Amino acid sequence: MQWTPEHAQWPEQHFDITSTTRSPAHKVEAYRGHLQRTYQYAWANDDISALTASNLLKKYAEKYSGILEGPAERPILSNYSEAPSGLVNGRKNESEPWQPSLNSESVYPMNCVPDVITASKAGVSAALPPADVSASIGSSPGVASNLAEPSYSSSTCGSHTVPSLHSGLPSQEYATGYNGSYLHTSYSGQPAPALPSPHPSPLHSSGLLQPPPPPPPPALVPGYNGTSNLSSYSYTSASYPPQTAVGPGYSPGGAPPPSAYLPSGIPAPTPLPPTTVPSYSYQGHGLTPIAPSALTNSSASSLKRKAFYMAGQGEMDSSYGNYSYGQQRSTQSPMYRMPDNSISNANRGNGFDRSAETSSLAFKPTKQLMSSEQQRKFSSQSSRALTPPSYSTTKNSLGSRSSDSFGKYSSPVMNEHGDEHRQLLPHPMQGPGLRAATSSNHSVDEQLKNTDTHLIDLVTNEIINQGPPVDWSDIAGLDLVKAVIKEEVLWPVLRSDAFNGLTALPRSILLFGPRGTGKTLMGRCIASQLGATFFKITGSGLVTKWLGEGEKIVHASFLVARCRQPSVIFVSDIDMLLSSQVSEEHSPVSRMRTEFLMQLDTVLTSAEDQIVVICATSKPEEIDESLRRYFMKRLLVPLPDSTARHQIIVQLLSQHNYCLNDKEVALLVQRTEGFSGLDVAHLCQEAVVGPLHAMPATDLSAIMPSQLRPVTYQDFENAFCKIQPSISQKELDTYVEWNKMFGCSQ
Ligand SMILES: Nc1ncnc2c1ncn2[C@@H]1O[C@H](COP(=O)(O)OP(=O)(O)OP(=O)(O)O)[C@@H](O)[C@H]1O
Repeated sequence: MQWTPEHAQWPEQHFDITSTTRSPAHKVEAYRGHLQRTYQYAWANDDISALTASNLLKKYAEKYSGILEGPAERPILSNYSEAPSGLVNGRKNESEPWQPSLNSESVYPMNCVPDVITASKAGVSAALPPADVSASIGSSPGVASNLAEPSYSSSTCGSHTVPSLHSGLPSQEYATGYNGSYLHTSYSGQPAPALPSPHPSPLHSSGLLQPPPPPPPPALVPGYNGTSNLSSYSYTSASYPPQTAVGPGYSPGGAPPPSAYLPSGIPAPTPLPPTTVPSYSYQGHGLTPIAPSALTNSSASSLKRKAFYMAGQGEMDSSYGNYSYGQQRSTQSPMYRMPDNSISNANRGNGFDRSAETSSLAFKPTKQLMSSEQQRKFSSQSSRALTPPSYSTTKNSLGSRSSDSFGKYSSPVMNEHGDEHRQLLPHPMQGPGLRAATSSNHSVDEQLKNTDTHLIDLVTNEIINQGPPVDWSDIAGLDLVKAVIKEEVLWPVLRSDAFNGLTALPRSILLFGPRGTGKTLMGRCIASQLGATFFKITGSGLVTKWLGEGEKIVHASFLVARCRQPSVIFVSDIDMLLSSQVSEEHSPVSRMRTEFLMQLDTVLTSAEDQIVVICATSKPEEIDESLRRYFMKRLLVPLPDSTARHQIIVQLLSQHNYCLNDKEVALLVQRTEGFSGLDVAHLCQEAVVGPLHAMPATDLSAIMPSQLRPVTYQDFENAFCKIQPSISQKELDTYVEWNKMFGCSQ
């Protein structure tokens, strides 16, 4: 339909021109002048006169009485797209009850409807993606087609108001010649005399009405400048309930609704903010409908953040956020578990809850049991010649890699007899706790193939630590630590069936204590008991020897560990990585730390991985306090007590020819008070070479061991002159204090 000068009369006839009120939008003089010049009705109030409304109602009531009086249903807006009947719904008065559904039989036969629907579909399809049929809500392609102006194609009109508000399609009209910085996308940048109200009545939508009263000029919303951002906001309408309550003529800036089809005097419905912002992909279940507001980039992202936290992620420990992992955190993260109320009492660390004395209580029976058991074992073995575990690293056969060497990384879980290391183990991991390799093995293999072979070689040769298995009896003393580890680390892994329901199986342990007290020995023993591959990473090595590629080495180590499950990854001097003094964000150490924590988090949250991470430190106080909670068990490995020192001395001397009576041995035990296990070992080492001092240097290479005199107490006396305890009382006090605050054993 062409716009003719007669149309200029139309507003005067139909609008309540006696009104003196003007919408705020009309206060923009320039724009008003433009409208006045163009359409001559911009001064009119938004309301139509009561007479006009009454006439309109009467007219269409008569004409479409079949709809108004029949058992017509009000279509649910979300069903708008389901059937053409939805488009031909009659508009009823607010006070009239809506019928539950539209019955096609009762509809007054309207021959024009198919045409209108066809036109509607054409209009919609031209402007909207076919899939997003719901976006047709509120659009009025039919009207548009009827009111086609030279400057407005029907499709443009049909897509004009709605897509920007409902479907998220950018308002293409704004692309040219429109400065939409202050207008909501639901408004055209052009005067809209021929445009439908943003929410025309269904009759409008169906095209059954004559050209509707022109809506007011675009509401100018001072200060509103989020137009473009809104259109780029990627909401998914499916995440929200269909918009059913957008007030007619909703104006985001608060402009009065153009109650185009309400008689004057009937208050226009209060405009409600739209319940949807189109194409936002966030899962907004239960979220309050978001009214379109000025969305700058920052506000858009803050909205996303808000949704993120509302979805529960916000409960995440704030310190966690310091590490941008770039991966989704699950609720299994230690960040959630370590606040300890989700952990069984037995697992509870008193680092967070002083009531954890119960945890130590829980171990007492076992402790006593284990103590006597270990004592018996150790005593029975002390009579035989015991070689201290050899810690020399055996080069792995995978040291030289060929193109097919990846195959050798097949999980021991799958290939128990193919791994030499496992054949040496006294208790190869078996039973229900040992799950079959899963599909994740394939992805690990894939990752392995994509990893630098040099790194794999390095891990194989320098990180994987193979040696003779270590038994519990090889470790003197430390009964409480052993008991805790057995009960809370080994048993859950070996017999996971018995621990079902315990979500927080401790697979990350921090062993802290003086140097040389057997922390590494403990790690090796755990690996032996699990029949696991033992990886030993030294924190000091990472930050010195491998500083440049430490991050990659950490990554590769965990990767290989996943491939060679079950695995025990032992990281000594962990304080070097987790120190609170590592502040530079992009320093190599910081990157290593991030990588390590990321890998650790993955291990802790994986239900499939058979990996235990054991970290050790002699400076626990240097670990960043926000990272302590990564360790589900923080166990003090103390200096050996007298019993343990006795065991160590006897065990070491048993490999040599010595002549010491019980009294002298007891004296040695007494004099080594304050010695670490390593100090004791050094003392014994120094003493056993005493007989060599009496030999002429020329004979040293030729003399047979049996020709040497036995080691005497005097040799120890001489050794005491050289070997002193390496730990000061002050340091010991520090461990005790730290253990009281954060340790899991007393
Ligand atoms: N409890 C112990 N039983 C038997 N030997 C021990 C014990 N503690 C220490 N040793 C001896 O000390 C040596 C060093 O032990 P280990 O490397 O496990 O100590 P560590 O606590 O890991 O030291 P660091 O903190 O320096 O890494 C062992 O090889 C062993 O000979």
